Amino acid sequence: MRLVIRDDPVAAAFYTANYVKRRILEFAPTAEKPFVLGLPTGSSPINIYKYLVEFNKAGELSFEHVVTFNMDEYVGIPRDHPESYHTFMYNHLFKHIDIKPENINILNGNAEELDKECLAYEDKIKSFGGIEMFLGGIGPDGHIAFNEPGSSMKSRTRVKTLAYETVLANARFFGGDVNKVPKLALTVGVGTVMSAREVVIIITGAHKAIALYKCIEEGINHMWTVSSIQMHPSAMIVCDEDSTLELHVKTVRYFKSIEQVQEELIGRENIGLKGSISSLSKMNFTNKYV
Ligand SMILES: N[C@@H]1[C@@H](O)[C@H](O)[C@@H](COP(=O)(O)O)O[C@@H]1O
Repeated sequence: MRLVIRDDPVAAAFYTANYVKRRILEFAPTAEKPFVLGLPTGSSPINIYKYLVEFNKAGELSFEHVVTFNMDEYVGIPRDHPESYHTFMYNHLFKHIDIKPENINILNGNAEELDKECLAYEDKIKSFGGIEMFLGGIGPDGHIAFNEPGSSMKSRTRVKTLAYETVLANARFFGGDVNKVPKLALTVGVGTVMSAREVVIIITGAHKAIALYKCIEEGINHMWTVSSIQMHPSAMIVCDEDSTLELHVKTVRYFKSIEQVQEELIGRENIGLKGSISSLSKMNFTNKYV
């Protein structure tokens, strides 16, 4: 597993977006062989999506042959509810890029038979030959998608009851009223995420420092479902300095030194450190992240 540490959440998002772009370009997707990308919601990926939109608009990255599968969706709120994950994805990504509507997959939280909906989702993922890259975020309790503490590490797409902490955390999106937050969701399982050929997780902010520590310095534990990443053969966590607050200094130095060695060996461009100058200038960055 790689741990990439950047100064702040924006720099972490910039790195991640460039990494996703590079992987799609290298894959050279076609209609017959699309790039299958798993996607998250939440505040963490918003800047990643902003950069992906920029790359698309600048003609540097096309989504024409990208098929997406979103991680999760609330049960029982209308699809066009301002806080549904459908709405989130359209507003932050899909409506700005050249993705084909038929290539977008999001669980239907209003399906008549929720269990069937979940099974069909897994089948559809399989029909595309699995997910090439699953991009994810985590909750402060280390949950991935809506796989709350105690979820099976082998879980697949299913209906989940949300933990009270998650309901509380998400109340900010529902006018601060916990009663308005849905208590059920459909979510891909930990096993679904970990079956992807590559997993990339973004973790930022001091409020996620314990989760990051539990994830990489302690053992695999179903109470911190993101820790399952330790068993993945091709995984990367991109984080910011604040989220490393609970890590040993030794751990932070270790992962930074790995990146330094890699940089010396194969060059900055090849490890995704160099991004497009147009994105930098537009978003008002200094060149310290280039
Ligand atoms: N189901 C989503 C997760 O997929 C997301 O990772 C988490 C954290 O969101 P944020 O990035 O806003 O902290 O929120 C929800 O629980």
